[in-house]
Amino acid sequence: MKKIAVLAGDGIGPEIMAQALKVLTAMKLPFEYEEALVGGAAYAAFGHPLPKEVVELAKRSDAVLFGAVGDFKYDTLPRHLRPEQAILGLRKALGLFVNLRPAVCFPELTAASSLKPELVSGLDILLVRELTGDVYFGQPRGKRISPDGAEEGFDTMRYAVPEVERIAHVAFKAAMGRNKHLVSVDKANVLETSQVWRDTMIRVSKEYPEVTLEHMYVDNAAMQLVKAPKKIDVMVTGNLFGDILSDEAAMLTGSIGMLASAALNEIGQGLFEPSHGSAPDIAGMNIANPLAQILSAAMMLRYSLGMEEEAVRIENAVKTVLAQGYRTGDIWSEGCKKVSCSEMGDAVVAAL
Ligand SMILES: NC(=O)C1=CN([C@@H]2O[C@H](COP(=O)(O)OP(=O)(O)OC[C@H]3O[C@@H](n4cnc5c(N)ncnc54)[C@H](O)[C@@H]3O)[C@@H](O)[C@H]2O)C=CC1
Ligand SMILES: CC(C)CC(=O)C(=O)O
Ligand SMILES: [Mg+2]
Repeated sequence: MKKIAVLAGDGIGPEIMAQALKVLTAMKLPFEYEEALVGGAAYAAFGHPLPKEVVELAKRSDAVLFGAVGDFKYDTLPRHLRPEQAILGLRKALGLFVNLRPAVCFPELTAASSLKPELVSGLDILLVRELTGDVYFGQPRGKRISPDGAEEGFDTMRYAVPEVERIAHVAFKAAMGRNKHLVSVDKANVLETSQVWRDTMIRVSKEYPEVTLEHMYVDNAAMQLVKAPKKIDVMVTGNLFGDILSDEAAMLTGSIGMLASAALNEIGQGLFEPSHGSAPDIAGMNIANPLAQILSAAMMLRYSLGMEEEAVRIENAVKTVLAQGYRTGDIWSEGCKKVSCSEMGDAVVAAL
């Protein structure tokens, strides 16, 4: 019996998680689910966004299915108590340095994309984001008084060569299994951290002579993603740039509510979550798109549990409901059937 830690979190987290669990339960998989509070919900109940019992639960589970955390009402808390520390803390505690964010535009959703259909039809980008380094984790950070007496905030952007090497190998291997073209995104024209990133990518590329390595500055990458996204196959980048570019890539697929993700460590343990946040603006309304959460459950079956066939079964069910015309509000277009979050979950179960 595999153990799955279920951490729904805040905002729309519990609504979309309920749909993913509905799908997994309908498949009668040999799983034991253990739910726990994280984020704002855990702070409200226990005074901490990531109680140590939750870290222990995540560590002893075969996989973690995560919803989303965050609520603007907690924005004034000291940083270490804010809901977002739950997801950052889990990534660090489990060593989840790989973040796979596939941006795939299903043919039925080309009309929902913010770009012209011909630019996105057939789009299939794999964004490989480094997840435990960079300015999100660099020390020192904090507030201080500058030499001229002004209060200032500061963070440290940093990457050590071994951190870049291990994500580079993941990206090159992914490129080997796809079109053998890897775009590495940095800001090496300005940042020393990015120069280390670029030099390391070039060195590692020698071990993958079949892969063409292309470097792109992040500002240009942001532009190319909306100018000619289909020219990109696998894109590798650091934590900060990957966070931003994956939200941009999400919109090419129709909605951020479509973008699943897998966060993996060296030993194949994983945390699976939609790429979006807790969407407080639509929380509690049963209108959120649960497909990114459901597709994250499929990634969990594939990457952490070795259940490729079952993963494909979920992905095919999602394709079926889209072909049947079911759409939540974020991906709705003329002529389609608008459904709620829970109705979308029901439709996926029916299509399994
Ligand atoms: N991994 C995580 O848990 C993440 C948490 N956050 C947190 O989430 C909170 C809200 O952040 P925002 O910047 O507003 O980002 P967000 O991703 O939560 O929402 C951005 C926009 O996308 C929409 N949206 C997001 N997911 C959707 C879905 N499944 N279906 C339909 N529409 C959807 C929202 O309604 C909103 O208009 C903040 O506290 C933030 O820190 C943000 C990103 C990741
Ligand atoms: C809330 C942040 C910690 C993370 C984020 O935006 C993301 O991973 O996409
Ligand atoms: Mg983000």
